[in-house]
Amino acid sequence: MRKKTSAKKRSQNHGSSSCNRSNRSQIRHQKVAFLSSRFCFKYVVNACLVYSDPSFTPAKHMKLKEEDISICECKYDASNPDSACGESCLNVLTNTECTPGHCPCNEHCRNQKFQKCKYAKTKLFNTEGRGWGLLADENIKAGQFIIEYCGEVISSEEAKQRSQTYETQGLKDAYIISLNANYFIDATKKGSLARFINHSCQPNCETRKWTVLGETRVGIFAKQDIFVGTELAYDYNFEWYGGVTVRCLCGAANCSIFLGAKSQGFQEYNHLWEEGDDRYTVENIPLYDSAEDEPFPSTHETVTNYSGVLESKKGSEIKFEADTGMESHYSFGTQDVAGKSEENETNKETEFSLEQKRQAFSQANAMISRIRSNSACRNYNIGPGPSSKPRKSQHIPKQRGRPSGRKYVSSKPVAQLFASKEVQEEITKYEELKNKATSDLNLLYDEIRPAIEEHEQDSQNNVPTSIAEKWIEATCSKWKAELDFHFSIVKNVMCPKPAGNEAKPSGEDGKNEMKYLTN
Ligand SMILES: C[S@@+](CC[C@H](N)C(=O)[O-])C[C@H]1O[C@@H](n2cnc3c(N)ncnc32)[C@H](O)[C@@H]1O
Repeated sequence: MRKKTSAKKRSQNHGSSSCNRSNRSQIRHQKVAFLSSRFCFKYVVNACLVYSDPSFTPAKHMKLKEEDISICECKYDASNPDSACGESCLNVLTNTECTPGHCPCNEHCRNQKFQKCKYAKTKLFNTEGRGWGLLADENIKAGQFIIEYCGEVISSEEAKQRSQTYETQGLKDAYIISLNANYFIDATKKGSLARFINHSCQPNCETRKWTVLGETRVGIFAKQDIFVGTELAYDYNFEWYGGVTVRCLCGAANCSIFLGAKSQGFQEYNHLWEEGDDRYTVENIPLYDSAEDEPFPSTHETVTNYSGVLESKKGSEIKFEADTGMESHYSFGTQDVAGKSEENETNKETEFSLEQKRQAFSQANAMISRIRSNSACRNYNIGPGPSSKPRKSQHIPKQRGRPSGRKYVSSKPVAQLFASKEVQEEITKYEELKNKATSDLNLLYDEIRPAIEEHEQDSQNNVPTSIAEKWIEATCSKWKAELDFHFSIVKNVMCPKPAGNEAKPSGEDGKNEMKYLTN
């Protein structure tokens, strides 16, 4: 493959491509479908970038420089049409579309599907409980490009703001997907039919990123052969950042029960439940059901149930300190996490009217959810972890000031709970090592950030291997240090050392004097 300059920066902005005449009928078909949907769109676009809101400054289209154009080595053979940019085309192999005027196969090139809107035939239909869905209106082959996920390309800041606005407006469906570390595609107001594809925990489609005229674009591709009439679905990899929990109605045997249940935010907030653990039953979690209009808990009972979920966390024998950085406006739902008494909660209840509670719930839980494209995070998950400092470039917060639900272990008080000085020192030493590994990782992130950002199209997929290796090494070191730290605590709980004279058990009856970890 010839490429005039390979290491050049690529813009993340989306190119607005227009479909050729043969595709126009399909676009018209989409237009009809959109107008008949519950969100009445004025027009349909076939490129990811849409200009509509005057207050919105969209990313600008980039003009691909000559030296950045990737040129494949395919040769068109009239007796074998598959010879023109098929599976073995070097551009296809690197998820890059050929550039018109530069492909050796000229008009025979088959690797311009995004640009030419070579979509599969699809049809909107009304699902039961999941709103609109999209189905295959023809047989689709495994690996086939189905449709581009189009919408407004917005910054992560804008995405965060919009998510909150949509939540406040009572919009129930999420249409913002991540394009790369810095940009998102919002198909809430404008988009292609791809916006109607629902989530499944056992999907027949997947998202893939392609470079089209130097810009990253997201397409929906078939994971398997799909028969006409079958609903299309992909795994949203939904990131849950708080807010209303949406029950997944995909019906798959391996269903995760909630949208975003696999995401860190969800797991931290709701705590991971294990097999046989019935603390987090569906009845105890405030649910948004697509079929209902009211996305927030509307009755006192529901709110009380919500607290009940948290209450059920009481009573564990060993408790570590919970992070209590919470704000008062949502304290009614989080008092147990903060360790406040039930008496307090009752007093609070008299202070808040039900309506105020509803509002507080809404504010505190502003749904900042986004759908990650599957392929986006397949390779190196480079970025600060939950304990790292926030990245400047990615501003989607988890939950505003909400205690994350994660229990933080602070080694000082824990170490002091052990009677043995030797154990105290051991635990303190491991915590220092853990802190150092965490800080090394943060420093490394700052160091490699420019390199990541140079690969603007996707910080996770396209960083050089050397950087990824550094990152993996530092992450492993941090994990090991964390493990050592926690192990030092667990080990000394399980096999306590006696206090005072380290060699001999102390106390009259020979029992060790280790203090048990309580509150
Ligand atoms: C990208 S939209 C999909 C189209 C949507 N059904 C509509 O009517 O516009 C995503 C939203 O659809 C709903 N949804 C998608 N998959 C779902 C599922 N498996 N179970 C429940 N709701 C689902 C959720 O409300 C989600 O936020």
